[in-house]
Amino acid sequence: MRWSNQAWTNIAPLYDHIIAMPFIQELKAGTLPLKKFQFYMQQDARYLEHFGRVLAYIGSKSTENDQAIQFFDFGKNALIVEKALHETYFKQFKVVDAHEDSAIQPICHHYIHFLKSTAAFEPIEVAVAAVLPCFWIYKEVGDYIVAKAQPNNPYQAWIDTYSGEDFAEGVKKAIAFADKMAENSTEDIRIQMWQAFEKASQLEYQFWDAAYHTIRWKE
Ligand SMILES: Cc1ncc(CO)c(N)n1
Repeated sequence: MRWSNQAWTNIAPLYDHIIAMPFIQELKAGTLPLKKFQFYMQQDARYLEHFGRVLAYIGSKSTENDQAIQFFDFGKNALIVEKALHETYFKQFKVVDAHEDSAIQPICHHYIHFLKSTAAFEPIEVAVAAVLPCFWIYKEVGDYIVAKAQPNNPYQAWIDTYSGEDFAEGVKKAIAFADKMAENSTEDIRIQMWQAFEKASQLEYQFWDAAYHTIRWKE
């Protein structure tokens, strides 16, 4: 079995919980309260600027040039999506961009720093596994929502970002890199990769949950 098949099997129950969570169900129905989506947008913009740098860092640590180019590209795309959030969605959804409002809140903070410390201190295979749920879960959730979305969903344009062909292509490539690295690695590293993949998947869940409950630092 490929490393990625086992990785997805490990998180399948968690993925079912993600699909069932109110944030995803209400996003799909178009009934998600604007305030929750605004909080999510603010946090996701901050997430993406760090995520993009983590991807570029993985690129710089890649020994194969093809892999380096691909991860630089992933990093660049994350920052392009971040720019689109500001130029389009922040305006469309009236997201406040003042510094005190867009401060990085606890779950986003933890996710960013989990990725950064994994990239800095763990083997590169483990770092690649840690960033993989960011691609894969978004693709699956995007496809799920698009298949079931209600007409005139106010969030449709944003949903389309993650269900398109371009994003799907990137996800396939990211999975293929993880599989190739796992294959050329040891069982010990493969286990660490599964653990990192599972932790990042839990953080994807928590990220949406935090947006739904607008979880902020205590005053
Ligand atoms: C938290 C999070 N994970 C993954 C993605 C997709 O890259 C995103 N935009 N935000």
